[in-house]
Formats: sequence, C-alpha cells, structure tokens
Amino acid sequence: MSFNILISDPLSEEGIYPLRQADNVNIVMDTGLTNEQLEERIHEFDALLVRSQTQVTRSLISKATNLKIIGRAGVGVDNIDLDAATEYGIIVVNAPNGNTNSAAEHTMAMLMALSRNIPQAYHALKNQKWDRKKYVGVELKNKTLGIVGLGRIGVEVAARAKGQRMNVVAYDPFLTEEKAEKLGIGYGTFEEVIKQADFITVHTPLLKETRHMINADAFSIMKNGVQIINCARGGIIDEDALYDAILSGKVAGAALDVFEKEPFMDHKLLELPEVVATPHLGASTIEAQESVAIDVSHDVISFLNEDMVKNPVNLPSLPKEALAKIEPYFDLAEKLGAFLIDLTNEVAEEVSISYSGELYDMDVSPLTRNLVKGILKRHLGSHVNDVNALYLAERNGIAINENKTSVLKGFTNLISVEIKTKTKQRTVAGTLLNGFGPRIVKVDNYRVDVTPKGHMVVIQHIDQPGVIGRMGSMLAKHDVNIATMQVDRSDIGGNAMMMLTIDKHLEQDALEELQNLEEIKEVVAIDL
Ligand SMILES: NC(=O)c1ccc[n+]([C@@H]2O[C@H](COP(=O)([O-])OP(=O)(O)OC[C@H]3O[C@@H](n4cnc5c(N)ncnc54)[C@H](O)[C@@H]3O)[C@@H](O)[C@H]2O)c1
Ligand SMILES: O=C(O)CC[C@@H](O)C(=O)O
Repeated sequence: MSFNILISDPLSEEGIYPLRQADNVNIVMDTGLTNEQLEERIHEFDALLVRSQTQVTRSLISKATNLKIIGRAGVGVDNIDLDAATEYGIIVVNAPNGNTNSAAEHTMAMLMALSRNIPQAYHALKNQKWDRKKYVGVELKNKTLGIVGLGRIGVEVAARAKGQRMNVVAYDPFLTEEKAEKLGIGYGTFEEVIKQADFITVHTPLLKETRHMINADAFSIMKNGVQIINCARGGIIDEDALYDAILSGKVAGAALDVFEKEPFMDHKLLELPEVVATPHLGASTIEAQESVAIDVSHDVISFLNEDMVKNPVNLPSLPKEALAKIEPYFDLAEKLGAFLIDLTNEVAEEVSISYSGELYDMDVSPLTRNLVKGILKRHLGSHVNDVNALYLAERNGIAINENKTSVLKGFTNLISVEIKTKTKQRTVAGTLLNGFGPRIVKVDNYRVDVTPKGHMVVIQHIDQPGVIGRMGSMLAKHDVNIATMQVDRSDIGGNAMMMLTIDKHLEQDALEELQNLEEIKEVVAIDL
C-alpha cells in the first residue's frame, strides 16, 4: 500500500529523512498553499505534516476524506482543531520533546535581552546613538524569577535561571513540594508566585484556563517594575492589559516571542520601547527543527505502516511496557464487541464492561476503545477507529460503563460485556488463553469455548433429543460444513444454546429454515 503525504509548512529536510527513506510514500512539499488550495487538495492525502502556520480547521478536516494522521512538528497543537480530528477519526501526533531545549534557551535569551536592554541599545547604536545612560540594566543575580507552568520547558528554564544565581519560584497545578525541592526551587499559588517575582515567564499551553491568565488583575498584584516574558503562546498574556501596564509603569519591560494573532506586525505593543519581540522563534534552531521533524516523521510512518505511534495527542498513550502487556488483548476486545452487536442485531444503548483477573492491574482504556469500536463498526462503518470510538459512542447516546475486579475463578483474565439495546440484554465473556489466543468462553449464561474468528452460528433451542441431528442435516442440505460445535443447557429439557463454527457465511434461506424448526427459538449468524 502506498501513501500520499503533504508537508504544508517548512520542515527540516534532514528531519524528514525517515519519510524520504520509506519506499511506500509519496511526499508533496508545498508550503505556499492558500487555505482554499489546501481545502481543495486535502482529499488526496493520507497524512498531513505541519508546524504552527497551517491552520488545520474543522472545515479543512471535513474535506480530508483520506486523511489518517496529522503530524505537528512541535509541541503546541492549537493550530489544529483536535475535536474535529477526533470526530473524523484522524490521529494527531506531535513532537513534544524535540524543541524543549531551544525554547528554554530562547527564553533565557529574552530574559537577558530584557534585563540589559540589548535590542534597544543595539537599535540606537545602529541609528548612530551612543547612549550609555539610557540603557542601564539590572542584574539577574538574586532576582526572583516566577515561572508559571513548570512542564518540560519550565523545568529547563528553572535550571538555567539557577545557573544565573536567580531565586526561582514556580506555580503549576501539578507541582508538588517534593518536585520543587528536588529542583531546588520555591513554589506557591499563582498569586503568591507573581506577587514576589521580579521577572515572570509563562510556560503553559494556551487553554481555556490559561487564556489571559496574565491580565489586569494579575498585573495589579505584581511588583512595580516587574518584567514579563512569553515564549509559550500568545493569548496567555492579555495584550491590551500588558500595554496599559507598561504605560502606567507597573511593568518595566516585556519580551514576547508569541502573540494573540500571528503574524504580529501592526500592534501598538511593538511601538513601546519597553517591548522586546521575536517572531515566534523559540523553536527555530537547526537542532530543534531537525529533531521535531524526525520525531513526527517516525510517528507518521509507523502509524501508516503499523498503526503505532509514540506521541499521540488525541489518544491517551501508554508507556511501552504497559502497551506491550495490554496489546495482546486488543483483538479479543474488538471481537467481543463485534460478536455482541451481531448477537443482538440492534443498536446499543448501554455497554457495561468488566475486566477481571490480571487485567485488574492494567490500564484497560485501549481495550474499551477497541471493544466499542467493534460494536460501532456494525452500524457506523469502517470509519470508526480507536481515535473516535468513544466520541462516537457518546454522540450516539451510548453509555459505556467500565469496572474492574481482581477476583476471578478458573481463568487468569476475563473480559465480560453486557449490552443493552431497546429490547434486548445479552452478555458475552472472553479470555486470552496463554499460548492459544482469544476465546469466547460464555454467551449469556452458557459456557462455550470458541475462537472468535470466521463464521459462526449461535442457536437457542429446547434441550431435546434429535435437535442436533435435524440441524446438522439441514445445514448439510445447504452445503454448510460444521467445523466445531458446542452445546450447553440451563437444565435437562430446558433452554439450551448451540454454538457452531462453519466454513462459510450462513445464507438467509438456510437461516430461515433453521429458524422454522419447532425446537429452535433463535438463530443468529455471526461473521467476525
Ligand atoms: N515559542 C516557541 O516556539 C515554543 C516552542 C516550544 C513550545 N512552546 C510552547 O511552550 C509551552 C510549554 O511547552 P512544554 O513543552 O513545556 O509543555 P508541557 O506540557 O511540558 O508543560 C506545560 C505545563 O503547563 C502546566 N499548566 C497547565 N495549565 C496550567 C495553569 N493553569 N497554570 C499553571 N500551569 C499550568 C502543565 O501542568 C504543564 O506542567 C506550550 O504552550 C508550547 O506550545 C513554544
Ligand atoms: O513550529 C514552530 O516553529 C513553533 C513551535 C512551537 O511553537 C511549539 O509549540 O512547538
């Protein structure tokens, strides 16, 4: 199978070497497409690789009928409509580590440029002004740097600032006392941190909670003469409030690499001499660009060829070891879902999944997604995948319940699923037999032992002599060969279930003939 890949933002040529090496991809690098041109062409591609310029909007995604993966060569994915990608079953991957160092170094460069007025002094000198008085700066040593957002970049900035002999104090909802101690920094609430800082640098993503978190209220509690740096995302700082705070003298300087609207050119902030600015250059180093492009290229190739990614954004990712443990169950989970929906032959309203035995200690979320995928594919088709299965279940009003228990008799692991539809309630349970693969071991209250594969027939009947013989001859009449047969019953002469695996699909006429036998209550053909 070959794949078409579009690269719509400039990516490092060395970085996309893994893509160039793959023999089943056709790469189109076109970084000059307008939004309209992109929308016209996007259906041609299986993968789209971007940096921060291309706006991957809902409208674009809705036209991307063949798109399977969007790769973001960088961290921030705010130029990608993640909800739309998830809904359309398109996986989004990023390169979260490749530019951390460069972004941290750029932050330090901004901090130093700001504290020593380097850009302003340089600009004056270029304009024939030798002014040593005007550009007196301040030392960083013994000043307090407040870091808002102590993730990958925040941590690196903290280490570098300590190297400058600064006191570092940070706020991050996930920052614990132990972590702060280990890093040798102080910590506090948002207010506590921004109140005591001489310099404040933000390193959060742009989220609902972080949009304008540095606003007029925040400025009002900061020290007079505070200096602010934003190398994270435009919008974390309220630009109008920053402008006012600089004019009022509250803020002595600001260094900005990112802006609410980019490109950022005709803005009143740029007219202020206290503002130092770069055009979103935090990740613009040869090393970072190569590294993010390599990471994202590897993920795109391995997703297209093997369905595996390291850095998914719209799918929870598991550590390698945890994934290796849970992966063997994927097929069983999907098959149980598919089996159950064929058995009920009605749209699901509620699905309750119980994981037992050794599954108790595992992160089973990928199994739930696979199981729900198996259920939904029957009515929603092949566009259901791991990315959108839970979203589509929710959108279609299907409640998904999940529970775990460590207690289990007989098997080492068991997945039991109950499905409720408008008129039915059915259950199936399956296990992964060590060395033998997946097995269905229970259907409703009947015990079976069947590999969930190929063509099956589930027959509910009355337990009485002759049924099996009559059924066998009827199937023979339709040239249906029985591969395996299992029978279980509730009690002598009561209800019973027969489960057959057969060598071909059971046609409707054969199914109806079976159904017409007096002792038979229900016949369901299942093809997995
Ligand atoms: N200027 C550039 O070119 C450039 C380059 C790389 C990254 N970035 C941006 O830098 C930012 C940080 O990147 P990262 O790789 O360190 O991300 P990260 O995910 O490792 O860290 C983000 C941190 O922000 C914290 N956070 C979230 N909400 C918060 C809140 N309300 N208050 C305080 N902290 C909060 C998170 O807990 C996390 O620790 C992102 O916005 C990213 O897009 C910019
Ligand atoms: O692509 C870029 O240069 C910017 C990347 C940066 O903003 C990021 O979030 O990784």
